Amino acid sequence: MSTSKQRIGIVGARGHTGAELIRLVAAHPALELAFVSSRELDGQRVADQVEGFVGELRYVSLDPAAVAAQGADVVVLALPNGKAAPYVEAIDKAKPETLIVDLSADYRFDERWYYGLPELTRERWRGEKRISNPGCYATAVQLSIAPLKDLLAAPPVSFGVSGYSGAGTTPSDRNDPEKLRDNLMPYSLTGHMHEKEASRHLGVPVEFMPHVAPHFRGLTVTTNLYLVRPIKREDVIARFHGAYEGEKLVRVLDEAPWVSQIAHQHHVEIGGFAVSADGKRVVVVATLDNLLKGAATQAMQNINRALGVDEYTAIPRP
Ligand SMILES: NC(=O)C1=CN([C@@H]2O[C@H](COP(=O)(O)OP(=O)(O)OC[C@H]3O[C@@H](n4cnc5c(N)ncnc54)[C@H](OP(=O)(O)O)[C@@H]3O)[C@@H](O)[C@H]2O)C=CC1
Ligand SMILES: CC(=O)N[C@@H](CCC(=O)OP(=O)(O)O)C(=O)O
Repeated sequence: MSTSKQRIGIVGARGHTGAELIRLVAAHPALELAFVSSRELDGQRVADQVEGFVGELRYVSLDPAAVAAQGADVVVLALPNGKAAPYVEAIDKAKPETLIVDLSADYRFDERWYYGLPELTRERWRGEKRISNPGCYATAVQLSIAPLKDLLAAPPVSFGVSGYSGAGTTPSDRNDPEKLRDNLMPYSLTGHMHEKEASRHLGVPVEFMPHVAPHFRGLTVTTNLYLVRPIKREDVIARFHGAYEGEKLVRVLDEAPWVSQIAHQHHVEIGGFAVSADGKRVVVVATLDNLLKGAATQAMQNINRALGVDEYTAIPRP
């Protein structure tokens, strides 16, 4: 990497994940913000919208051709699902060597894109400049199952509860604080995108049941795993420690983690490890901040690796 800063643009910068990325980039020694795009906030100062941001940068409203014309070195797409393609096509034409990181689900099943869940897929990166960032629940589900994958007797079942920032800013029941008050809202109980995503990238079928809760950020996933042979609790814990040894953004705990402890944290916590009396059923609990390890922090890990700088540059450690 050259010593000059790389210019990065964020499309969908008004959103929850876009705002987190702005904060991470602002603290990054090798990146400078080239543009932040939002239709609704066009012309407004970023410092007035993103707490902690200092400077005169303003949002601009850029269509795909205008994004490509900026000639940024890195473009992050933080758009709702189904909106990325015109931006990718325009950049492919104008400056194909641009690093594109897409936060949506649009390329998670596309073989031409690297699926960037570093703790599980780091070795599979072959220099691709097209990186698909995993889903928030899918990250927690995969990290909870991977160390026991070879022992599964049946598809693991994951029960997920997310804060409502997971549902983005487009108004819906799932981000309506009134409808969520004193409530737990089940949705997409079979066939959720992250069920397909986790199954595809783990290489084993996974069943997933998501819910939204009244808190804003942070998710918890409780996974039930039936095993082909009995296992002792200490051996389960040893497998998780072995799998994530040296991982700076994974904390393996004895106790089941609480979602209230993970908001604004950049890592994932995995613990609980309850084992049934016959040793053939294990329950694992994982928590992460859906906007950070579930989105912006993971994107930053992927960007750092692609730029050739330390993977954890600008990411606060637990
Ligand atoms: N929230 C989360 O926990 C996670 C989200 N993701 C994924 O990241 C992406 C962004 O999520 P999130 O930040 O929550 O989303 P938000 O709904 O909060 O933000 C969406 C952004 O996209 C812009 N936008 C909306 N529609 C369009 C459009 N048709 N064309 C151009 N821009 C548009 C909006 O700005 P404006 O309207 O001003 O242009 C806004 O900046 C999504 O794909 C989501 O699935 C992934 C992991 C976790
Ligand atoms: C609470 C809530 O609605 N959460 C979102 C997941 C957020 C996420 O990771 O989204 P993508 O896979 O779309 O990128 C959902 O279930 O669709």
